[in-house]
Amino acid sequence: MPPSSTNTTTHYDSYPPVFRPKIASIHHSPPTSRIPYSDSDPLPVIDLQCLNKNKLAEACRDWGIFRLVNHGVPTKLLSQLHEHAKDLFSLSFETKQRHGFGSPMSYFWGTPGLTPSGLAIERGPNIAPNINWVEGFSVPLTLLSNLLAQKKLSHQLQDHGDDDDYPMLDALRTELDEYGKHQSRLATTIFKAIAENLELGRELSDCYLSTSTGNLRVYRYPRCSEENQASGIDAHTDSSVISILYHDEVGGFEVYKDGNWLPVKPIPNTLVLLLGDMMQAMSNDKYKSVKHKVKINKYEDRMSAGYFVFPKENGVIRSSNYKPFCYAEFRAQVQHDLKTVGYKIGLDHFKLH
Ligand SMILES: O=C(O)CCC(=O)C(=O)O
Ligand SMILES: [Fe+2]
Repeated sequence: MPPSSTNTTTHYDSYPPVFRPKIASIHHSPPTSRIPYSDSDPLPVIDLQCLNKNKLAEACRDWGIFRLVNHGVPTKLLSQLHEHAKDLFSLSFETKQRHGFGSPMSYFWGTPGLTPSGLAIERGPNIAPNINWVEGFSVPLTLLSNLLAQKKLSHQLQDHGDDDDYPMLDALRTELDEYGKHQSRLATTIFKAIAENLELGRELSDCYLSTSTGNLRVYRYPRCSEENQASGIDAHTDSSVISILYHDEVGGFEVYKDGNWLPVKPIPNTLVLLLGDMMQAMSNDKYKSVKHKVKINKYEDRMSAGYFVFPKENGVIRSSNYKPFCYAEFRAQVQHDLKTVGYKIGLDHFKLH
């Protein structure tokens, strides 16, 4: 539903100023504003209740992306998370920026390129600014769990600590923690099956996926009247081992497959799993780190959540196509590239031939 005219101003107050439309260009949603997707779902489907390892190997080799069904994340948790995140995004931009949602959650906008502490990576003086039409918050899951444990303890000790300015934050934090635990379970289960398919062995598997690195990002892509002149998130591959995405019903996510951009239709109660650069390296290019992007919508804000999990910081990844490297080096290189050339070069830096 489009916001009413009084709400419109309030709603747009929640956007970073660059994203606020001029009143003349505000578009109200016509009945058929949704992207027309074909009925059939092109993505391979992996059923977590009866995990077929051959099908999984095929999906990893041919696609690097698949849809997860029967994943066991409660529908109610997904809808609560969605609603509370939406409430948080609807606070004024100034509030979001000032408050930052309180440690360990950090607010960002205009770029998905962040430092480990959740700040936007600054570009060098010769790099043209490239604003992505997105805002979000980033949540390191281990820090969040520790914070909730501490809060519980101080509550038991009758020390209520600092009261949060926003009561909805408490509910959201608990949901994010629960959602994060489900994501960690899903990534561990899928990774175990992949590691068996790749015959990685116990020691390498332990080093190649470290759930303590798990990070959540919740995104809002504000509607934009010039939908073809801005990008939600530009084409990229993820640096992770595994990424797991939750998509709302608006649509706009696309994946690069056999020379074409393929729109991925949002299907309720399913999740989308992507393989990242670290998986490509540890599988010695057998599996793909898949390129993807997000388009924005003229009439509706889009929301999504991504879970990203990495290898142990200093665990060495060895394969015959790449020189040995650890994730900490890879991340530093990506940050350096964003600053100096303006985009991520990624695995090519580490490729041997
Ligand atoms: O919002 C989405 O669906 C995708 C986000 C994404 O690609 C990313 O965070 O790396
Ligand atoms: Fe991504």
